[in-house]
Amino acid sequence: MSFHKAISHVMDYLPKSYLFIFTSTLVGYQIFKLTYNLFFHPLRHIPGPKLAAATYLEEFYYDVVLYGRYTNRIKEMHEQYGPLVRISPDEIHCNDSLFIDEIYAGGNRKRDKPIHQVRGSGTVQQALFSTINHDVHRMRRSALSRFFSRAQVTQLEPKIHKLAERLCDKILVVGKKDPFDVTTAYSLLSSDVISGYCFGESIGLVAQKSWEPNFRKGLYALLNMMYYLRFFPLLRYMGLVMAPFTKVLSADVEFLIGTIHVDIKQAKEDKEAGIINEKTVFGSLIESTLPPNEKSVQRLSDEAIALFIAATETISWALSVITYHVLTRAEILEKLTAEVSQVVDDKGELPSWAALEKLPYLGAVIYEGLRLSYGVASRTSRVPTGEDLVYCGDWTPKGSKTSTRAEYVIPRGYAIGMSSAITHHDESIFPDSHSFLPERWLDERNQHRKELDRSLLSFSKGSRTCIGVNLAHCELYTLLSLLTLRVFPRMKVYETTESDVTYDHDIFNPLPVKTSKGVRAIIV
Ligand code: HEM
Repeated sequence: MSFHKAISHVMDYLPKSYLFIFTSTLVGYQIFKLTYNLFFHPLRHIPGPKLAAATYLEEFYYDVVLYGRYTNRIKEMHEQYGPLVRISPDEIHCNDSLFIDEIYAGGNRKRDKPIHQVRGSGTVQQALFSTINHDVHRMRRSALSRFFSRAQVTQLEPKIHKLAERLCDKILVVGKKDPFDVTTAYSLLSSDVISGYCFGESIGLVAQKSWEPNFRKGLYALLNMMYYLRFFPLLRYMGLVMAPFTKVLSADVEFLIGTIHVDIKQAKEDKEAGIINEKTVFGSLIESTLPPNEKSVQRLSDEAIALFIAATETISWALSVITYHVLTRAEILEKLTAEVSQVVDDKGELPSWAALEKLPYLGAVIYEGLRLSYGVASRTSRVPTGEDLVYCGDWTPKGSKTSTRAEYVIPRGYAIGMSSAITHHDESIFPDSHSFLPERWLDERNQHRKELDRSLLSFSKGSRTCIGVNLAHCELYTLLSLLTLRVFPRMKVYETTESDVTYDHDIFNPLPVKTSKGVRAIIV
């Protein structure tokens, strides 16, 4: 054989053998991983479907292919396998509310967030909400939390009240011309409140003539990427691949992110020019003792975008669910009106938020709205890093009459979580759970039933519980009272049915059926 022939023979042969070696290594590795996950993994004793224990394929199929439907599948798994199920190789899901305080613990009990979950937050990776490590989370949270204390929110109350009055005026005028989307209308208030507090001046969405522009499309454009980013985290860095996708979304996302970047840069420039905005969240964070890398424009922008996402759609969706039920059930509106009317003064002015919170029926309507709007509907998991958890509980398999004991040790370092869209339909705690029944929150003395609070996951629990719960309550109590007195008597739902407010699937936030056109109403 000539030298030339020998070389071309080797060249012909080499690539095939490389391909063979590469493919067989890959297949071998996958077989090794599957075997490990099923037979040697520290979570192998937790029940669940074998496919979910061995691979992420089941989660991928339900969340990416069917889009946001893994929560529904997890619910079925619990019926078959019990209160704890292994929903992916490294994650457990729980549907026993007696275990909430163990999973969502507070104090010194360390809880990381799982990386698989945090990858979904793509564009806001450095925000408090997306912080994986417990200690870094504590540092970021302590810098932010004082702004959202009850005392701070009480100082903000007059502004919230004024904006809520203006929004009612606007709904009464603009809503008379054409049917409108109530969630969009309510989101103008929550966007103005959070932007005003973060940067000193609200964006002025309530004051503009119509419902547009607003942040909702931008917000959903970001949320829509969540599952893709979870499974393909590199998409975050692949500008070219993402370009056609982001181009379609760019105007809406640009409005949200662009506005925030400008405001953060302004806050930093103000500091350099010696202007101190200590009364605003970001002015004050820039002045704080946080280390310099925590105050970069990128980190603070991530925080601001996350705050906008957290503080707008959650409140507007809760109020939309409430609005639908109040407008379609005359007896609820009647009771609510009677109770709120009693506390207005001679000039028709509302009392303070603190006084409104004492009204039992108003509170019951709000809590029922929070229950059926879920807050974050998808599971939000925690990773206990410093301790193993011990679970012990009873459950009754579907179709059986006898209960079974379930006992498991959950080794430290693995994710375990719950989903409000499942817990809020535990019939042993919330009977007839799919119905909107404010009375379930009241006892025989017409007082709030505190024991139900422990099963309400709308704001989550423990060290990573919602930081904005006071702000959310203040907005909900104030706006709902004003709507009841001023707007609801003239408002009718428009081509909206219960399916438009009923959970169907989720992208972090709960969503109704895909054909829904939203909760719409008109002023008559
Ligand atoms: C009805 C209104 C609201 C609901 C139902 C709600 C719900 C939640 C839930 C369930 C979480 C926990 C998420 C997780 O476990 O991963 C959370 C976290 C958070 N929420 Fe809210 N939220 C509301 C309003 C607000 C408001 C008004 C703000 C504004 C300050 C806010 C800011 C945050 C922040 C910063 C976090 C992250 C906290 C942390 O990781 O320490 N939320 N919220």
